Amino acid sequence: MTTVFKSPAAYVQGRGVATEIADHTEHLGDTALLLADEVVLDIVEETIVGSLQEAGLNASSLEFHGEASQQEVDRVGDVAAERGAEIIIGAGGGKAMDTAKAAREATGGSMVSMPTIASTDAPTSALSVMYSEHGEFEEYWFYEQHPDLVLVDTEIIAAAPARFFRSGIADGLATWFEADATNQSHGDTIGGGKPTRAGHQLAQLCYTTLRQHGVSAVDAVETDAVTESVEAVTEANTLLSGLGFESGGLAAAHSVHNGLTQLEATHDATHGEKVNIGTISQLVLEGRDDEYIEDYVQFSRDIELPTTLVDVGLEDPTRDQLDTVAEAACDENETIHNEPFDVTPPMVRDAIRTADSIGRRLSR
Ligand SMILES: NC(=O)c1ccc[n+]([C@@H]2O[C@H](COP(=O)([O-])OP(=O)(O)OC[C@H]3O[C@@H](n4cnc5c(N)ncnc54)[C@H](O)[C@@H]3O)[C@@H](O)[C@H]2O)c1
Ligand SMILES: [Zn+2]
Repeated sequence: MTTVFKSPAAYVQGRGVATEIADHTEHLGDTALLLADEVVLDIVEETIVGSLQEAGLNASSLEFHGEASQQEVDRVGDVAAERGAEIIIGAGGGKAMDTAKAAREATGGSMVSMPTIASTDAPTSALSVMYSEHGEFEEYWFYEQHPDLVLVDTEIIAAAPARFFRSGIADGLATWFEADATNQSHGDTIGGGKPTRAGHQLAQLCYTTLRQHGVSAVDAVETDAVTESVEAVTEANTLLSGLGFESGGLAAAHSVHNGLTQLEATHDATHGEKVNIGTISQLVLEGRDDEYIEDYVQFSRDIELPTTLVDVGLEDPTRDQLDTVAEAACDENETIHNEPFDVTPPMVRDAIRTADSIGRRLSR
């Protein structure tokens, strides 16, 4: 049995570290391309391009169009090649970083993840989640290389809308349940092997960190404050969750998320918000006891994460719609088959319906 643990080469986090980018990228190349959407360029362009130019690098930026799609990857790859970029910096949310990773795969060179929201665990992984131009999940693209650097400025993270921070907590909480299911089933991890003890333990540390610091960290971010709890949760959402899912394994929660993306009504909910419905569904699917599930749902409510289908845009889903979600969640390539028992679409549909019902009862 081969176990595999993989990670980015460097992780740097702290208040104001964006200004130090050149110190951490000097060895990676001389020409850098910053990829970020309009909102994020407004926040980081001056600091990042300015700091790199000051350090003698040739740096420029390119506006990201918002979707991690084949078309966008081709466009960014072409521009990176034209400009001779040796370093591609993806800044913003998961989609910008996933696109930057895919473009680097095409052009070679180095890749830097610079999350400006702690909304997902995308910054650390060696994969991209790919979508159609219309935002439906299509497939995972896997790479040999990880990001060379993950740079997280907690001042920027805390100043961003708290909704993203909450969403990242949901993505991080799921990591533990999914890594533990994969560990029990001796399933394959995303990294391509069996789970290491490191992957499993980091996933657990992610969960305990979020349960211990999540509520006050959200309180802090609501007022744009950086506290030790914000540092702890940012690290959990980004590094611990990233290493935990990639080297610990994914299971039902993310498959339910992927299934939910099939319904357009869910597209306004964030990745993490849909994942939270996936986590509660996974707990139901696994037959956890009432007290355990209710404790999780209550914690979700404490930090204002979705616990019902209405919360992720599904007002009154039909049985057919939920069957579509469940069928997609049970696709043969889905990680739901890392659960330590056989999973079928009717089981998943009924777990989602029950998760919703529990959420509705506890919100009365
Ligand atoms: N590759 C992986 O390992 C992995 C892991 C988890 C999630 N994902 C993917 O990541 C994507 C979800 O990422 P997301 O939730 O970050 O959404 P996203 O990438 O769509 O970004 C959300 C929005 O946040 C805005 N934004 C970014 N920084 C901001 C700031 N500081 N202030 C204000 N607004 C800011 C952006 O303009 C963008 O509109 C999904 O495609 C998901 O599948 C990938
Ligand atoms: Zn995720």
